[in-house]
Amino acid sequence: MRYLWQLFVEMLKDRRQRMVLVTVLALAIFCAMVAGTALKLVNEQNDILAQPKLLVKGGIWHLYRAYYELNDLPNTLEGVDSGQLDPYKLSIRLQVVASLLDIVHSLQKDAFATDEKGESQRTLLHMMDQINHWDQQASSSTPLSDSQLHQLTGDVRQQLPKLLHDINDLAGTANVSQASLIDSMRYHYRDLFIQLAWAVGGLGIAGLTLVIYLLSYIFRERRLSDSLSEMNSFLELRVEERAHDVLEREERLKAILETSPSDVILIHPDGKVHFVNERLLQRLNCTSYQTFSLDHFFADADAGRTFCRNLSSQQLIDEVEMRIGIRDPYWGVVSGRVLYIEQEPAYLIWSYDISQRKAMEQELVKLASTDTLTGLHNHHSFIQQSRCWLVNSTQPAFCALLMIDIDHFKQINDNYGHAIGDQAIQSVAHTLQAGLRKGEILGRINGEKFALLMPISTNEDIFSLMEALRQRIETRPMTIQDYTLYLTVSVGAAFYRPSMSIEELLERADTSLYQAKAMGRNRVAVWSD
Ligand SMILES: Nc1nc2c(ncn2[C@@H]2O[C@H](COP(=O)(O)OP(=O)(O)OP(=O)(O)O)[C@@H](O)[C@H]2O)c(=O)[nH]1
Repeated sequence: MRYLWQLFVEMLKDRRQRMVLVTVLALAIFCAMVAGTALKLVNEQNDILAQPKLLVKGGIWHLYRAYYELNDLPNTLEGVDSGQLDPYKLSIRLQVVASLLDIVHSLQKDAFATDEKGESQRTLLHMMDQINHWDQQASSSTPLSDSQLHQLTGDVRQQLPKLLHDINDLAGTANVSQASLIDSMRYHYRDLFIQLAWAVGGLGIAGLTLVIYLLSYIFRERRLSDSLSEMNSFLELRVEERAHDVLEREERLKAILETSPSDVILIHPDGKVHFVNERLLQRLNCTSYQTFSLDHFFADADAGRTFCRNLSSQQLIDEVEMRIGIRDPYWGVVSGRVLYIEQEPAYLIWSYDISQRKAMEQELVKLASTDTLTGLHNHHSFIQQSRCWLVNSTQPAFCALLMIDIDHFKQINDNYGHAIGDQAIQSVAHTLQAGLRKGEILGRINGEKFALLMPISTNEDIFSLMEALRQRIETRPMTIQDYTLYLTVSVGAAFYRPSMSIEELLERADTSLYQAKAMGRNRVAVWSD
């Protein structure tokens, strides 16, 4: 019952179902009304057919009454004959019969419907004439004589059996007519009832069809709704699983990114940050990725802007060495790709720290360019540095290259040993280095020979400068271990001339040095063109 009520309430919610329901209800009400009306009609007609009214209507009752009146007439005739009854009593009885027959006459269409020839009617009229004639005689205003009276009663007595026989016949005919009428009415009502039954049955079938349709529609809809909700829950489960998978993958990816040696940034060109790994945030002193910007990342803002511009135009940049971070910048290798997130471009930038590698590189460069004994530029580095100075100098014409060689150094080695000799070289290098002026480049070319690139101004005298250098060595005896060494140097120099190579300059200075050596050592010589 509760289920049916729920079904009913659900049906009311749907417009289409509501309309079908209303139609079914209207049909049911209409069927009930038609069936009710038909039953009422049948009942009424049954009542009518069962009532004696029909007998009255058909004249049968009047004919039988007339028959009984006529049948009782002999007693009245005897009373009149014997003088016990007034002829007036006979007249009344005859009038009763006449009035009954008159009624039958008025009903003749119904009473004698089966008498197509009209014989019954003629018989009835004849009887009525006869009886009216007798009545007129019996009720005559002038009293009848005894003979007239006896003639009248004798005439009535004589005709009476025929009258009774005729009335009986008429009653039979009326009965047949009535039965036939009732039969035809019954047939009519039966036909009507059958038609009504067909109509009600048709309506019932239509209603039933609608109910079946409605129920099948509801059940189909329910089935659909059930399978839809089943599908929905299946999809929800799938979505949940996928979401879980995505989350897991995201977490995994995040873990990989966090543990990867590379730092990763995913950022929109307008600055909206999608992702920055924790280590980079900590390294750049950012509290969260929301406060992060590329200005925190690139130590050199201009270099950062150039990087982004190139990334936008080229879509990818591979391994560019850049300084990273503002507060404590470090060297990193930075790469970038342009990705598209929701159809919007985003920069994927990753970098790794190469501070150690850079330091090692610098160390290697330093080692490769430094003379290990003295810490000065070695031959190669001196050449490079000097060439660079000559190229970049605004006034390259005003410089000279000096070659400085320790005199008789072989004797130091021979007399004090190679180790003391090394220290002597270090000591000379230190003295030369201590006297360096701004912009001068000093290197150890080989053995006990040094080279000095010396920028000079126009009012300076190269000889004086060379002499001062020579004297600095000569006047500073060196104490090495227990020995005091008195060293001297010979110095050769050459001036730089435009378009001259550094090798050429070195060669000229070297030639000058050999001149100084040849002149007796502990002296200076300058190349003259
Ligand atoms: N201790 C030491 N000796 C070196 C080094 N390089 C070269 N020598 C020595 O320096 C000496 C150079 O000798 P020479 O070329 O004859 O020149 P010198 O004895 O200085 O004579 P002059 O230059 O002509 O005055 C050699 O005995 C080399 O073995 C070095 O790095 N350490």
